[in-house]
Amino acid sequence: MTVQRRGNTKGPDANGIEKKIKRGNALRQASAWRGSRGPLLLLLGAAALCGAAGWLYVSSWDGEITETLVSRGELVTPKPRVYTVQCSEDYENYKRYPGCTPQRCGRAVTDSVVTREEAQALRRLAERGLALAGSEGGASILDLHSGALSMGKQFVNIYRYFGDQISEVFTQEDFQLYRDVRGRIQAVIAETFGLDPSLMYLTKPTFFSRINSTAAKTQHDEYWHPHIDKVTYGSFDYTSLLYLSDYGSDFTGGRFIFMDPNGNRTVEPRQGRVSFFSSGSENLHRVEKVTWGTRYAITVSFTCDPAHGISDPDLP
Ligand SMILES: O=C(O)CCC(=O)C(=O)O
Ligand SMILES: [Fe+2]
Repeated sequence: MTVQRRGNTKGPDANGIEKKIKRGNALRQASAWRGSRGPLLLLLGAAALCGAAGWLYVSSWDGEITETLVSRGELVTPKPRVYTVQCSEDYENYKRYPGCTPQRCGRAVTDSVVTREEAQALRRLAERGLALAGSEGGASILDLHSGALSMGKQFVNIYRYFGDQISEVFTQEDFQLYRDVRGRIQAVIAETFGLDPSLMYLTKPTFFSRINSTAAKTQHDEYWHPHIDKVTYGSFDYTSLLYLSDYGSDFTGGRFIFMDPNGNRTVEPRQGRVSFFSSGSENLHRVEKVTWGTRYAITVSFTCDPAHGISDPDLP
């Protein structure tokens, strides 16, 4: 995973402001016995207000949140909300697949592809699967394709580790729902970016994630680093995220952040919300640290290269 840490540009320091306020108080006391202090007080008040407003403005540039693309409370329906960005040159280093390779790049969010009930059923599936084990740190994954499940500081293969018992945890209906949802996400990505959906292939890793505020124990728990999916995962051309819980009520922190050169743009998770984007460096991103509660999501990824395609998961 590429880690690109951002410098923190601090606004004028609080000590400076405190000193100004103290100086203001001293001046006010000194003028108390001289009378006619009204205009001076007004001037000082206005200066303090301007200082505070300036500090707030500058501190909003410090690499933290600058714009919310979609908040938890709004409902993006029936059409996805689309933000176009210029494609990076990343795709030029790979074979081109007409009808699939990104020519239009960007990001989009929709709340009308997966219902909240479907997202709730998928969340239950994730809860059942992850209850079998889970990471000691704050981030656990369950990959139904490879069978990878976080356990302590490492991973096990659920299909090997739990054998036939796995059919007591997941049903055929669970896998059917997963396939349906995957198909609908593929269709909306194709429609939004003008692709032929039959030329897009599911690729790995495609996984459920469960994140809480427990301190990281290994690098696998460090989900918050800025990264580019195409660099991190190689085969990705389009990434989608299906959120299974709500920002603000199921968890705090945990917003998705696009890190653009001119500021950050966030998507607030909402149960059933699908966010998708082209996977190159035009969409550098990170997940804010979860500060309370539990955040569930699924990362569903697509490639244009049939050699990197995988089939839908199924019970063994
Ligand atoms: O869960 C999310 O919102 C983003 C996860 C992510 O960036 C990834 O899986 O590559
Ligand atoms: Fe990512």
